[in-house]
Amino acid sequence: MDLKLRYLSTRGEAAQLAFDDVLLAGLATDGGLYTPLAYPHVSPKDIAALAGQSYADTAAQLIAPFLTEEAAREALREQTKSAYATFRHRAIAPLTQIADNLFVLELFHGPTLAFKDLAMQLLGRMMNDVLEKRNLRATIVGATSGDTGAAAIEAFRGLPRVDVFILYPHGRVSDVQRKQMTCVADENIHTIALEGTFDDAQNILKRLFRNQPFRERVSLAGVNSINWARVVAQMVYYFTSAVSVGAPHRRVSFAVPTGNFGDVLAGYIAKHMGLPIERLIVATNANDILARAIATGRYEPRGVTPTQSPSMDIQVSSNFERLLFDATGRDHAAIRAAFASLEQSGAFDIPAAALAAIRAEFDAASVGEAETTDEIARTWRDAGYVLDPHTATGVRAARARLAQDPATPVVALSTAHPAKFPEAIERAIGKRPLLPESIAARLEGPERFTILENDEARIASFIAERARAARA
Ligand SMILES: Cc1ncc(COP(=O)(O)O)c(C=O)c1O
Ligand SMILES: N[C@@H](CCOP(=O)(O)O)C(=O)O
Repeated sequence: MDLKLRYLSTRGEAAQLAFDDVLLAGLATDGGLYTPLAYPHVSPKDIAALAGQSYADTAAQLIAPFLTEEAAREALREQTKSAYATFRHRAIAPLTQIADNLFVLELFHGPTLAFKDLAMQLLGRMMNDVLEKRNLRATIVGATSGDTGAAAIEAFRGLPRVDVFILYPHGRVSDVQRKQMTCVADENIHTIALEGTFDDAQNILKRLFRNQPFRERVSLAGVNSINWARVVAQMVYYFTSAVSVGAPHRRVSFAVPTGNFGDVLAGYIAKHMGLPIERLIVATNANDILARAIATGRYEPRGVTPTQSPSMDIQVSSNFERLLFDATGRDHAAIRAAFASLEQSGAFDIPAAALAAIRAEFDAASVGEAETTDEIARTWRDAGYVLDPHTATGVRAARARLAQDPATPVVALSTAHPAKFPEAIERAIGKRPLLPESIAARLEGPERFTILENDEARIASFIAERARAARA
């Protein structure tokens, strides 16, 4: 076996693992997030050579250096080919220009109409192949504010080696998002409407990972962006879109609608692999913890406010831990101290040098409800283009960046199809966008879900019972 890149936990108290083990592990046993020992480098010549390649080939080429075992690298080209064959657009992630130097990167042409498909379709294939190779089963538990859950269900439904339990905040996702998760007949899919917020769901998920007996009993695995494979697969579209607007010969900025910080972290990884990114712009909605943290240096969650961009109604942004790890010079003790403080006193202060390092690469903006509606209306009026409300926060932040630096192109990530949020669109432009027919037809069956209270023990026993029954 040819062992290459390995992974360490941000908290430094868990074993270092190979990629395939990270794929199945989810959260590290010390509560930290796995991250590679180093980021592979891509030269300007190799970046230039990506022009004209298919998305699947580009993904295989860029992801391969992150894999540890030669056999996994060999399987990758087939996995990317099959994953991206499920998309409705030949380009997979096409770019549309909506103003001078302002581009929208459409990441919603996959089977569930959100950017999550770009990573989840591949992750599903990679995970299934490892489970088959090792003759194992897994219980996947995921927390969702609307889109990860649908993408995970689509990627794993019907697979005999996995049971999937998705926790979503009851009453806090759009009707389309809910039906994508609940109108599913496959018996290996279990959808739980949690009486709480996304943060409550993610908190329970992380506690389940830290419950070693439970973790072992059900063979717990995770497909949220705590799983490194999610982040690395999301890195690919930063390269494809930057090349389309002139990289490596031209620098590019990205505006990213942000909640759990996985997507913008993928941009940061692309930059550290060698992609010439000028600025990474974090766009939040009214749930502005990231904008506040970057402006003030204090990371302090507040209560979640429901907005028209519900997938970003998040206050505890999981992947910020990976950024902080790098920004502190990979100081495990600093990370442990920060997250102990968050648990005990509900906040932490970002060390000054780390804050300076973050500010050197990231801008952040919080975009309120009225501005979001105004941006959807403006882009429709000026460019005849319909933005979903999450994307609108990114486009608004991108316009602010262009006002300061009109010469550097900005790519705004379009993270969801507007038809997932028809009420918000109708409010802004007076008409409802239509779902693609093949998707609308799948939302008509009976809904299957269980409402559970926000209680870790109750959720754990529900999952353990159902997982046991599935294995009997
Ligand atoms: C449509 C949409 N936009 C933006 C985000 C935020 O992405 P991230 O959590 O990776 O920051 C999400 C949720 O992840 C989402 O579903
Ligand atoms: N917005 C997400 C929240 C979970 O994010 P993830 O990237 O960590 O899976 C969602 O739609 O569920």
